[in-house]
Amino acid sequence: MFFSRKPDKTVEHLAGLVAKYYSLPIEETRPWCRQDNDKLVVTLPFCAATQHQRLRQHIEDSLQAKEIHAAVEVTQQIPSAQTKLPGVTNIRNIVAIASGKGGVGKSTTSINLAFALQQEGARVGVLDADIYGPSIPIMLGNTSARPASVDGKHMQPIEVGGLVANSIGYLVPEEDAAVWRGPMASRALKQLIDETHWPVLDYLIVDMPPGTGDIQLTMAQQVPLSGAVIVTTPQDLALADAQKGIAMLNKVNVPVLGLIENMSYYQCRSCGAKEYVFSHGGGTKLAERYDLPLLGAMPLDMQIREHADSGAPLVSAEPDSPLAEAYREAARALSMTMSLTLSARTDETNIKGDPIGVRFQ
Ligand SMILES: Nc1ncnc2c1ncn2[C@@H]1O[C@H](COP(=O)(O)OP(=O)(O)OP(=O)(O)O)[C@@H](O)[C@H]1O
Repeated sequence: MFFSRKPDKTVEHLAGLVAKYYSLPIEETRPWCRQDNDKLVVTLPFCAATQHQRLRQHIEDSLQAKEIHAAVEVTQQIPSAQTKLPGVTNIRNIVAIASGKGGVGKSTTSINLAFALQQEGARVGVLDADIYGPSIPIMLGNTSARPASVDGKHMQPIEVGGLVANSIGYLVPEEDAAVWRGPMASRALKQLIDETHWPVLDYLIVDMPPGTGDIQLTMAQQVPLSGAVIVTTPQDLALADAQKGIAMLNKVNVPVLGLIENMSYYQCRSCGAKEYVFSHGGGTKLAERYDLPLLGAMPLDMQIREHADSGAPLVSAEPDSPLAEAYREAARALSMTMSLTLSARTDETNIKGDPIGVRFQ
C-alpha cells in the first residue's frame, strides 16, 4: 500500500536505508531525506550522479519488501564549505591539488579529477596555479587559446569539454613567468582567481605549484580554500615530501581532505598481474598516520600519460574505461569527504549567477 506508514516514519525509514547504503549514522542522512507530495526525495550533498540510479533502485526494492510503494527521486546539491576568507564570486568550493614534490602527476590528477567530478554531475572549473610550469593548457590541448574580455577588466575562462579553465599559460609566455619572484607569482594567482568571470561552480580545482616553499604557503593563505588534496607517489622520498605538504597546509589551517597515490602500481596488460614499481603501501601508511582518507590509487599507465600529453585527458577521452571509473571513484570520495567533514556555509551571497552564459553539459 502506498505510504502505509505515517509520512515522518516513512522518511525516517528512508534515512535509515540511505545510512545503511553509505555505512553512515542516520543523523548524517536524515537531513538528505524528505517527502514531497507522493514522492520520496533524497538530496545528496555530494556529487555521485552515476550512482543515483543504483541508489534509487536499492531504496525502491527495500521499500517494496516492506510493502511501501513510493516513487523515489535521488538528486544532489553541493554546499559551499565555510572558509575564513570571503568566498570568491560564483565559486562554492576551491580545492587545491598539491604535492610536496614535482613530477608526481599533480597536474594529470587535477585535470582527470576535474573531468571526473563533472561526470558525477558537478559544475567544475580548473585553475592552473603552477605559475612556473603551467601544464593545464597542454593537457586540455588548447595552448593557443586566449581568454577574451568583455569589460576590459575580467577574463572569460576557456571552455573545454564541459569544464571552464584559466591558466597563466594562456596569458604570458612560459619564459616570462619563469623569472617572476614569489610575491609576483602569488599576485598572479590571486588575479587569475579574482579577475576571471567564473560561472557558478561547485568546485574550482587549483593545480598548485609543486613543493612546500614560501610561494605555496602564501598562495594557500591568500585563497579561500575549502581544502586540499595531496598527490604523492609511493616511494619513501615522495612520501617524506608529502608529509611536508600536509604540515604546510596544517600550518595555515587548510583542511587536508585526503591523499591520492599516483603511479601506485603497474598492471600487466596480458596477465593482469600488478607490479609495485615504486614500492607498495606507502600511501595507505601515510593516510593511516595522519588519519586521512586515501581517496584513490591510480596506476602507472601508458594511456594516462598519452592522453594527458596529447591534450585529451583520459577521463574525458575514454569515459567508459576502468581507469576513468577509478578517477570517478576518487572524485566521489573527495566530494563525499568534503560534505561529511567540512561545515557548510549558511549563506551563499557570493553566488551571483552566470555572467557569461556558460552551458554546462
Ligand atoms: N598515472 C600515470 N601513469 C603514467 N604517466 C603519468 C601518470 N601520472 C602522470 N603521468 C605522466 O607523468 C608526467 C608528469 O605528470 P604531471 O605533469 O601531471 O606531474 P606534476 O606533478 O604536475 O609535475 P610538475 O611538478 O612539473 O608540476 C607527465 O608526462 C604525465 O603524463
